[in-house]
Amino acid sequence: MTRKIDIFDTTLRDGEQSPGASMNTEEKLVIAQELLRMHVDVIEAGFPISSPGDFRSVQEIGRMAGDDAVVVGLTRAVDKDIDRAAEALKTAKRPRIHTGLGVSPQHLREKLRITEDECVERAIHCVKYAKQYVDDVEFYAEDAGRADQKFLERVIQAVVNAGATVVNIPDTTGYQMPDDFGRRIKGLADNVIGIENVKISVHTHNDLGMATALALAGVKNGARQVECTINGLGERAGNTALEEVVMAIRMHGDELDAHTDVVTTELTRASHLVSSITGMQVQANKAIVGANAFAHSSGIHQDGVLKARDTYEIIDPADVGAAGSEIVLSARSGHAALKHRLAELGYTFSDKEYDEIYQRFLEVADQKKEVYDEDLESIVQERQRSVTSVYTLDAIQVVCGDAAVPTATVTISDEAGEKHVVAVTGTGPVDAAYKAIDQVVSTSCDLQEFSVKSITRGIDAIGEVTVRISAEDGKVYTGRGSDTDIVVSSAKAYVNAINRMISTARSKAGK
Ligand SMILES: CC(=O)SCCNC(=O)CCNC(=O)[C@H](O)C(C)(C)COP(=O)(O)OP(=O)(O)OC[C@H]1O[C@@H](n2cnc3c(N)ncnc32)[C@H](O)[C@@H]1OP(=O)(O)O
Ligand SMILES: CC(C)C(=O)C(=O)O
Repeated sequence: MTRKIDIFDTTLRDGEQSPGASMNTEEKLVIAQELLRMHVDVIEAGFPISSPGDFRSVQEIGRMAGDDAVVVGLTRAVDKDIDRAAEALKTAKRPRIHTGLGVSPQHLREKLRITEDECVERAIHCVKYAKQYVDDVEFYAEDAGRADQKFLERVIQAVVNAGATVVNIPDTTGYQMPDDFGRRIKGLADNVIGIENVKISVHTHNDLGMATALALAGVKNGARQVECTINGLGERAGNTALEEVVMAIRMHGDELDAHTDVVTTELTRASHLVSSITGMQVQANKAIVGANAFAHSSGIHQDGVLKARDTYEIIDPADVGAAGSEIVLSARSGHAALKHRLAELGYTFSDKEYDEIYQRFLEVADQKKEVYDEDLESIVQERQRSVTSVYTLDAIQVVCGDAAVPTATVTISDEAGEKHVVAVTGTGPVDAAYKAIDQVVSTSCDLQEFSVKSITRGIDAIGEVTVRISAEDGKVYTGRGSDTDIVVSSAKAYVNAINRMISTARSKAGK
């Protein structure tokens, strides 16, 4: 059996230190619930002395976690901070006080303005002081990554002797190289007497983009706890991303002699939750949880993945709770991907027809970043017959606002060239527009989905609306419209979907 590595989540403490990511107690509780569902071992819930809100967060998460996780309050090596953390954790079933101070020359000289001897004295004092309140005391040696190794070993020996249960070795400034950091951890494991009875923890930052590599180097060299955050949130460039470290340990567990108890199928959900609560977007190419983590858009990769997923994917998307591998059609796609997508849409063709469709597809793809299903549908329909729009939206005018009854006036031409002008009220401008269009068209459908996204930047962005409607036979049709005015985009998308529905019905009926 490999070593169990405790996952110490600090999204609610260090993660929240990301500029712009602050959370209130209620939001922290929602995230804490997800962390419990994910079976993290330790939740750092906040810094109780920093504000009444953070005090309450630590208190309530401590209550909520029960026996399911250790709950931690952070402090400086200052008595009043420790008193406040102890107070916040009074009702927690598994409380831990996390206390400590800087140990690098920069922190001693510039920030704390104390000598090495004073630092050791304060380290011993803060651990002993916290031990009056709780058995489980974690000591952090802030900026250990830039500390003198001999001095670091002296401090850690002192706090182990003073009763610390966990010793946290942070690379606070993300300065280290993984091999050096690994040697640092090994040095402590080899030289500090009694450290085998204490857990070594690593807490690494991403200033050089190496936070996860540093954490894993720590694990390889004896650390039994990793401090990390969902989506890698944290001070400056962030902390080790929980999802990365958990999946790397899962993938290389034998080599690292390590495993975690994290329920990996919760990783994507946790990422989305944290992103939506903090407003911090996850970059599309973020490992494990980014929107592109399992997306393939170039022909050679698509062909490989379609033959066997593991040609280009080392993780099964289902293992991290992601929707699945995605084939994104673009001008770099080849025949295999196009054929696959058309088959998924229910189309099969002869090789010659595929070749012709592929040439048309490339023309369209060169004009667009991504070729969507509805573009494919339109390419195919173009071939099958000349698609004439049954209805054309000539104009739309709306009246709306909080002092007006939302009203839309639409002008629509039918295929005979007759113009229809209809004005209808609704609950909002889009509802009114759709009701007006419904009055003109000679068919009925249900609106299933409506979404709008900005496809360019700035206040003059083009808004692209996608709608999905279902016909009476249950078949679903997609329509798309774009304009700088999203009411106009909405009406265009709806008319586009209706035209597709009618055209398909006619072609089925052989008209
Ligand atoms: C690496 C990390 O992520 S550490 C965690 C960072 N988190 C936070 O800072 C939490 C939010 N902070 C706060 O709410 C406030 O800064 C408080 C309540 C902690 C302190 O507030 P203030 O008393 O107003 O102090 P202020 O923030 O101005 O300065 C920090 C003081 O703590 C000292 N200090 C910093 N770290 C430590 C430490 N670990 N142990 C002891 N003293 C420390 C500094 O030297 C400075 O002391 P000085 O005023 O004597 O120079
Ligand atoms: C408080 C400590 C653990 C910290 O956040 C750091 O050193 O980065």
